[in-house]
Amino acid sequence: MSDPTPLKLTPMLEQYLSIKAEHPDALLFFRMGDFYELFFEDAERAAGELQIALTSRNPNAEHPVPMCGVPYHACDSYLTQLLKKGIKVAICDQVEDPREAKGLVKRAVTRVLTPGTLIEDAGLEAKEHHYLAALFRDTQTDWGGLAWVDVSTGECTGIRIRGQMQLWSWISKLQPRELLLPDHQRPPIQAGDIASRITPLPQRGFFEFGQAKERVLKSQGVADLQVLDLENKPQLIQAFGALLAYLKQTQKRDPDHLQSLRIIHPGDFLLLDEVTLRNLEIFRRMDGGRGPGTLWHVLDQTRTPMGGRLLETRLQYPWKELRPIQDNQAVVAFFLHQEQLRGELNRLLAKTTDLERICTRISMNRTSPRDFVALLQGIRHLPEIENLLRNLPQTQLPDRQHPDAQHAELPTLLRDALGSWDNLPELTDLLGRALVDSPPLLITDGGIFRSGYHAELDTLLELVEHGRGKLQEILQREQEQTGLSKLKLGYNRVFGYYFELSRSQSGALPERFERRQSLVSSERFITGELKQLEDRLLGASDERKSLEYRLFQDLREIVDQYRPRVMRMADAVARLDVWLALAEAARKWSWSRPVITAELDITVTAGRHPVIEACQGTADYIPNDVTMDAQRRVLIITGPNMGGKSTVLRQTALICILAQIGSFVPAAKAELGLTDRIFTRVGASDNLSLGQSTFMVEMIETARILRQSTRSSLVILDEIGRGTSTYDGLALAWAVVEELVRQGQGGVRTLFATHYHELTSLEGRLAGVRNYNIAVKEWKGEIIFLRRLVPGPSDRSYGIEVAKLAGLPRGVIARAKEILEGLDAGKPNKVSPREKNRLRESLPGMAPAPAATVPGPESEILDQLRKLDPAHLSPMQALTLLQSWREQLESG
Ligand SMILES: Nc1ncnc2c1ncn2[C@@H]1O[C@H](COP(=O)(O)OP(=O)(O)OP(=O)(O)O)[C@@H](O)[C@H]1O
Repeated sequence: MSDPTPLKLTPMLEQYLSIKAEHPDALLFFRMGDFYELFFEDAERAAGELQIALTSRNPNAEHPVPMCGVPYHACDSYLTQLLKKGIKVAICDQVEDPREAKGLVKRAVTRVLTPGTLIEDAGLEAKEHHYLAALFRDTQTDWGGLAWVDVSTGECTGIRIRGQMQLWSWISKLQPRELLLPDHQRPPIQAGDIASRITPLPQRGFFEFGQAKERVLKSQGVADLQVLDLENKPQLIQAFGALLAYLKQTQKRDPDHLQSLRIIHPGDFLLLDEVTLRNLEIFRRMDGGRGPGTLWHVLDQTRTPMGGRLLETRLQYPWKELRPIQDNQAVVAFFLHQEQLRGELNRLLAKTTDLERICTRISMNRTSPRDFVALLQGIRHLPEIENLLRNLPQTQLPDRQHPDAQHAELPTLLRDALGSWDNLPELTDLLGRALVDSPPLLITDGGIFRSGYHAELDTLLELVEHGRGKLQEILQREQEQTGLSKLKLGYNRVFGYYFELSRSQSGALPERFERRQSLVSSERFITGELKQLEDRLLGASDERKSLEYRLFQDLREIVDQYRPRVMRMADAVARLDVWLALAEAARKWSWSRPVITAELDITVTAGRHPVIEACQGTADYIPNDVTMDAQRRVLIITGPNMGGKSTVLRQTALICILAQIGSFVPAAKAELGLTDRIFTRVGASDNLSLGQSTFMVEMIETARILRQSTRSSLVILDEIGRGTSTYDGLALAWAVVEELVRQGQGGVRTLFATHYHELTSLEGRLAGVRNYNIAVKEWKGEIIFLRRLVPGPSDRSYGIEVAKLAGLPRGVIARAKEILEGLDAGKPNKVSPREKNRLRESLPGMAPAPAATVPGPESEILDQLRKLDPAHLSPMQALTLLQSWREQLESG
């Protein structure tokens, strides 16, 4: 068979293929006229992903080239769709004016869009950070550097951590949209679904120390690593250096909008690792969803995107020192008592736009005139906000009798914020003068600037916008001079402007009317004057467009110079928004101001779970007291299933977190010793996809807790040891409690919910261990949950009663009761009382069929009898079997 004729490429397709070869991992959007076109495999993939028509460039050819396209002015929504799916896109533009091109228009990739470098609002969640991260790990020393940047705001942060597990746990907490990794390093199994967001990059050109260091110093505008706290952190330099190189490669420009690199040390904050954030459902529910059911949903009363993102950061990194917590509490308390002021400020904040992201787009030259209008809208209210804060009428201040009387004057942080308040009057004035109220999206079509902003533009605008009037003037004059009132003015694309008159009258026109076209009943003419005006009008329109384009670029550069000032005000607005939001949450949910101490004790009076309370309603929520002190360091909490054990555990942890972001807390009163880390081991969370069994995950997490907790940590253990056999589980749980009591000079503060009632015997044996239970009442065979945490152990787990509530078939419930009674009554008699007890306690958590859980010869014999087929037994076999059963019964 002969080879098929090879595909003949046009010069344009050759150009396409050579550009595509440089971007094999991205879809190439190739600009042709008013469209971005895609070809070959890219076209097939894009058509499928975007659900657009797949056509071909040359349908009748032997080798049709698959093709699809999107209009360039509407490409943003398509790009966002692709990026959200994790697909990269290279934008290839025409880089010379097609009208001036000799032959094929020059084209080049002007930027590469990747999931981690998005800055357009359509692809971003307003109140979420959106990270591009880079990791470099030195396998010999086991030290790793992790750097991450939110390209949309310019925020960049880095951390140096030892240990593969710790590094990846941090990455899970960050949830970057894209992670840069040296191509010779493989992600470990715990990378989970982040593995699909990895962009491998060669060490050379990205991660090499020398170049990386140069890039870092240049981008941060310093000469020395010491200034950046980066000396002795080579891996972090390599990670950050790779990030900078990648940004330059994809954005085709230096990332000069980045802020100063902030290096964080894990010990500087109340550490909440990814497991704890997940278990406590801070940002996402256990099912992975956002929104209702999360602490974030209850807490977030912010009005601006910047405020929302700052609140997110606060929850990710609560403080660990008294000072910032107390200073922030003071402002929240101040606003809590200023109902009217809060309302007015919130009204203004709601009108404030996303100053950070707008500034980034302006700086990266990926902006539209509408961003400038939005910027103006964002800064326009600054003076009003300042006025409200500065001119508080004395009557609005809380009275001196009030517990928060110290707020009779502005709290320190608020005073500081006002001290550096900047209303940006010059920028407001400039933008106000420059832009029309609703400019177009594109910068190429004009219509952006107000008249009065630029003299030359005014002249052109006059011509363009008042040209119709001038035409009308000429027409009127000609009608008067010729006496032909039927003379009309028209326009078409071929002849431009013309006069028109019926054939019968056209003979009366003077000579200066030059005939251009004869129609059936009329004739069309032009005059020198009309032609001249037409030239000026059409020229003015083009000139106006290119002048506006130039003016826009100039304006962009001027506005960019204000960026540092705007960013400072974005930060001030964000902080104000968070204070107001926390005050709003405190008022809305009736929270109180906790007392934070440097001690270890925790005393919560009438504490509530903020999320469950919000879902169920305050009236239906039963508050509980929790005290942890030297005598009560480890609380063993037993009680019925569904009683509320997990709820008490979680609410205590949430109260500590809220307190350490400076918020009020859901309790009547709370005195809380600072916490350095909250560990949670909650329920059975399968990580099978990561190659770990339920029990393995449980033990890995428990091991981490035992190794890393300190006396200032708070440990939440919700039923550990349930993933294995009862006795192994109990033994492990017992040993874990012993270890927690031993650690941290007097024990680590621990709340341990369990169904292993044996653990309650630790009270009195181990110092600091105390029993609590969730009270329950039995009434006519039904169970009533009291939801009260009371001292002492509980008597049993009420698993069967709860199963009944859950709708387990009546037969199964009856059988379970029978088995339980059998166990209680000592039947079958092979089970020792000790084992019976254990078995009984473990029943709620065990799944095997009842018959299998009841040991003894009867059940075995019955089993054999059921399986037996008498038709296949000889009389002798039957007799032997009977004999053996009898012996079994006698010996059993
Ligand atoms: N204090 C409370 N006030 C009102 N409702 C509560 C309270 N505590 C718990 N609940 C309700 O009871 C449900 C079950 O609580 P929780 O999960 O804490 O029980 P549990 O004792 O941990 O159960 P299990 O042992 O089966 O895990 C909660 O989802 C909530 O709806």
